[in-house]
Amino acid sequence: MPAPEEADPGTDSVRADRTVLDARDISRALTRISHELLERNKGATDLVLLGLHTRGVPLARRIAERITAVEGAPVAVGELDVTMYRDDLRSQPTRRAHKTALPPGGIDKKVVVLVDDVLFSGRTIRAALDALADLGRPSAVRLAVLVDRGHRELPIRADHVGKNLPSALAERVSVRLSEVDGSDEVTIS
Ligand SMILES: O=P(O)(O)OC[C@H]1O[C@H](OP(=O)(O)OP(=O)(O)O)[C@H](O)[C@@H]1O
Ligand SMILES: O=c1cc[nH]c(=O)[nH]1
Repeated sequence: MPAPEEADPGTDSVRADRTVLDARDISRALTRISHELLERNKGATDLVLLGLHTRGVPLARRIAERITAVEGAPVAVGELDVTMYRDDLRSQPTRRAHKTALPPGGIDKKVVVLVDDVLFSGRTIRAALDALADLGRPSAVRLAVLVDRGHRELPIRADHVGKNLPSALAERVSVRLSEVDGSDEVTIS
């Protein structure tokens, strides 16, 4: 009989997803990122948080709530759709487009923080940078992600990371958020 901690190859293929962050872990990671952003930016002035669809949008709003609570003043937050800027449009033409909504002050001369749930190949962020270039000229663009799972295909890195999660290429990291999925959890399968 194998010891409990030993992997049983017979059950590996049917093993359920493994939870890597629960709701409290996600909350703590977002709180830390919010403080990091404030420290790096020396406050929330000229800061614009842009969430990438789908789950980057609620994450950006959660970070904005935390920053507002600390600073006592609202921070600009919006949402960015990168669908038309993707480099896989030909191979995956059926992606659903979302809306882009910038805060009233726009992004010119602002420090824009792109917010997404997972950083993997970096291609979504590449598309986001192209989308931004059509919308204005920020003074700086930074990247905050809940999970960095590695396997970059482009020279892109995150400035603020909730959790670095080494993963096999064939694995899938799934972020679930209450606003979209009914509960908060990050799993790897
Ligand atoms: O670094 P990359 O290789 O681009 O992968 C990361 C992107 O993949 C996921 O989005 P997905 O395209 O699955 O769409 P969704 O957010 O609407 O689920 C995730 O939300 C990131 O945006
Ligand atoms: O594992 C992955 C890869 C890309 N995007 C995700 O959300 N998860």
